[in-house]
Order: sequence, then structure tokens, then C-alpha cells
Amino acid sequence: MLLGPQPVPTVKSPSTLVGSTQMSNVTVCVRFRPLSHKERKTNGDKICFKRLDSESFVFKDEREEDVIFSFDRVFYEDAEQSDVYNFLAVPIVADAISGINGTIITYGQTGAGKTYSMEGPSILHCNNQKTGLVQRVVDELFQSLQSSESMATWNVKLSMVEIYLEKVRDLLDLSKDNLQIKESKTQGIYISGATEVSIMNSSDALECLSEGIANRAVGETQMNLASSRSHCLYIFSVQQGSTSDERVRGGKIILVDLAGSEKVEKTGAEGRVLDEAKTINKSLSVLGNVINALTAGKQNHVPYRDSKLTRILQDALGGNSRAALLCCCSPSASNAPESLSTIRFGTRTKLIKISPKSSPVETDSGKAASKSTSPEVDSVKKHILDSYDQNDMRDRILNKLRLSLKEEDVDLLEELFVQEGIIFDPDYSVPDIDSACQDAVSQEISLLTQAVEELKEAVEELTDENERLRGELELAQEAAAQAQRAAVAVAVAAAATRADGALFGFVPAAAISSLLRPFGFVPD
Ligand SMILES: Nc1ncnc2c1ncn2[C@@H]1O[C@H](COP(=O)(O)OP(=O)(O)OP(=O)(O)O)[C@@H](O)[C@H]1O
Repeated sequence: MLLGPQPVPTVKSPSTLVGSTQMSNVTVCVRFRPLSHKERKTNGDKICFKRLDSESFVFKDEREEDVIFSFDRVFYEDAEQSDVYNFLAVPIVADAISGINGTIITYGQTGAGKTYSMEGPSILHCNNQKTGLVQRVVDELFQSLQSSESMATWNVKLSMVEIYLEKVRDLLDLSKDNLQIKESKTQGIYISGATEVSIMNSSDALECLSEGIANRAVGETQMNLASSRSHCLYIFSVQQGSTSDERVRGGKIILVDLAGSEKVEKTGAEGRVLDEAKTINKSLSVLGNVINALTAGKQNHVPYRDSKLTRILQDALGGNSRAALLCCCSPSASNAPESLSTIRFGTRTKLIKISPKSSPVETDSGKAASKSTSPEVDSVKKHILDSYDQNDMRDRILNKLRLSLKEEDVDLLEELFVQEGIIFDPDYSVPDIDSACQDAVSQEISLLTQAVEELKEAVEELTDENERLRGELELAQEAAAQAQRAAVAVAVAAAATRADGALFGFVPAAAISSLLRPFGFVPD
């Protein structure tokens, strides 16, 4: 059902219903926070939406037409934190315990309520009612693990990272400020070298989280940045062995508090701040591109590798994961354009289809539950890799790139690799190198796609310009022809005057005026 019991406002046609509730397995919800004191003071109480029911609301689009938007759930100003948690997160925590990865993302403009939804007013000190998603996830996780009789062993680890200007910073160890993202058959996508703290209960977890949050604030002051400009990721890895069989299951829950999604122009930023805003906008627009590619319905190139954020979320959006998106919006009419853009992002995300399955993980002894490589094979691989010296490795990568790219592009990539420490990092394995090559090729494809788009736009602009010039030319030709006709008319009139003058000695002025008027030389 799209419509609730309330009277339906002026909605133009059924085509204005947006967002089916049955299409995807990404749960997408919208949350309107209460009006802030500042919004009330500067813009009054005017609200940008009309509530229909718990799944739909009416919002005016850019053409001022009423559109009904429908989502899995809409949380209005009076919604409790527990409502959001119960609907959005409970199924994801349950799945993580059964070995299915889960991701919860908050999206929206600065001040829309992303961090409030994630952390509440404070991660450590807030009353039960206001406790955010992160603490509730932690509580539920430990309650389920501790009460389960079928779990023989379990282990929960927590990492916290921040992505700022395309660098992944470890919030549990600030000295690690450029972590690399890697991929393995058993772990999927992971952040290599990120600090993982083993946590035994909720209070351990909250201590650790509050340390990460405090570190985030320290980094912000050092770098003079605001939290709204970085993405924050809370990552819980859960491994458990069952009493009934030998299997070890591993699930991961990633909670992502994204940077503010507002448009660059609205921030009024300049200089370095403008560059930052553009990079943040870029990673959010790559997220949009990934979602578009995933929902396009054909085997498109999905540009996961175009940003660190989408690379980390690759499994969540396209693979073995359940995902939930909370689109946070201001209810104020003054923020309607930004809220509309957030809502549209949510509608597009609803079209993604993913099919999760649980993932076996490596046990502590290093033996994977399935499809493992044996320690012997790993050791042979390591031996082979060690036998390459750095120059061999570098030449091998660059030669591989030269097969598919232009020399100048390879030079640029070499520079980039050196900057990122990829080529000279002896820990890099063959899959890492392949992955780095794929990153480079993917970037190249995106750049070319972008160049083609820009060329298309340029061709369209030139065609328009051509049309315009053609129109101007026609007008000029018409004016020239008119002027020529007028000149002829003047000459004829002058000749007539001379002839009449010869005959009658004068020509009436009115006669000359009426002769010239059609050509615009005499006012009406
Ligand atoms: N549902 C809510 N109920 C009450 N207050 C809220 C709610 N959501 C947000 N707020 C308040 O609104 C303000 C902005 O919220 P918040 O910091 O969560 O925004 P944000 O989207 O995380 O912004 P940024 O991108 O800048 O980090 C905060 O003071 C917060 O306490």
C-alpha cells in the first residue's frame, strides 16, 4: 500500500509516485529530524513535506509539483531512536551473527541528523531513549552472542576509520594515516593494517568507540576540518564457531556516517576548503555513480574503485551483504532543495538488488573453512614474491600497464604509485598488484567515460551555438535585403521628387513619408 488513511493532497498523477517498497534488498528509510531552534528563528515553522503514512510523504519537486515518495519506512520528527534501530538495524545484526555482512549508512546534508542517528547526543553519556544506532548494535550483538547456546566460541573485533580527502585514517591509532584497501578470497574487501581491538562486552566496545570519536576530534582540530567533511566508519567483525559442527562463521557490520552531502556552491567555500568540498562531493558522486551502474539493469562497469568509500562498500552494495540506508533530512522549507536531493538519492538506492549469502572465514589457525590455500602454498608464494627485488617488481607492473595504456599515462601512474607507496612496498603481493592495476585501469575507464561525456556536452553546445549563429545570419541577411529595398525606394522617391519638382515645382512631404514608411525610415 502506498497511501495511508489520511486525505491525499493534490497529487498530479500516478506517475508522480516514486519509490516502490518491493524492489530491492537495500532497506531505504527517510528520517526527518525536528526543526532546529535556528531554523525556527530564521525561517519560521514552515515544513517542506506532507506526512501521509509510515511509508510515504508528499514533497514538492523542482517544478513545484506534489510528488509522493515511498520508502521502506519514513521516520518523522516524533520518531524515537529505538524505532529507527528496530526497523533498520535489528535484521542486520541478526544476519551478522549468521555470517552475513551488514552495512548501515546515514546520508544527508550537514546538520540533517546523521551523527545523531548513529551515536545519539553522546556515545557514552546519554539516556536510554536517545541512545544511537551504534550503541544499540553493540548491545544486541553481545546479548545475542552471550545468550546463544549453539555458539561454542565467538570473537568480536572493532575498527574505526575515517576517510578524508581520499585517505583512510585509523581512528584507533592516529599514526596510521594512509591505510590501504585490499581484497582477499576469504575476507573480501578489507582495510589492511587497520587497528582491530578485541572486545568482550558492550562497555569495552563503548570505551573503544569513544576513544575513536575523541581521536576524530583531535585530528579535526589538527587539520582544521569539521566532521561534516569526512566519512566515519565503525567496523565490527564477528567470528563464531558452533557447537554442532566444526564450521566457523564470520560476519561484519559496517556503520557509515557519511560526510555532508550539500552542494559545493551552498557551502560558500573557497581555496583549500573548496578543494576539500569537491573531493567529498566526488566520493559521494562516485557513490551515486556506483548506485546508478548497479541499478542500470545491464552489465555496466561499476566504478567501485573510483573512491576509497565505494571500494570499502563494494561488498555491501554489490555482493555478500545486507545494506540499509537512512536518508536524513531537515524538515525546514528553507532546506527543501537539499532534502529533495537526499530523498532522490534514496529512491535510486532502492533500485539496487543484492543477494547475500553467509561467508566462511579463516580460523585462528589460519585454515580457511572453505576454498583455502594451504600454509605450504602461501609460503611458496611468499618465497617467490620475496625473490623479486623492488626494481623487478616495479618493472613488471609498469610493463604490464604499458600493454594497455599510453606511455604518458604509465608515467603518471608510476608517479601516483610512488606517492601511494604501492610500488616500493615489499608487502605487496601479486593479487595486490593486480588489484592496483585494476584500480588504475578502472580510473582510466572512468576518466575516458567522463571525457566522452564532456565531448558530448561540447558537441551539444557547439550545435546550439551553430543554430544561434545560423539564426543571426538569417536575420542579418533579411535586414540587409530590407535595407537594400529601402535604398532603392529612397532612390525612386528622390527621382520622383525631381520629376515632380520639374513638373509642379514642389512635392508634398506627406507623399514622400507614405512612400518611405513601409521600410521603417519614417515613424508611424
Ligand atoms: N532526531 C533528532 N532529534 C533531536 N535532535 C536531533 C535529531 N537529529 C538531529 N538532531 C540535532 O540536530 C543537530 C545536527 O545533527 P547532527 O550533528 O546529527 O547532523 P549531521 O547530519 O551529522 O551533521 P554533520 O554532517 O555536520 O556531521 C544536532 O544538534 C542534533 O542533536
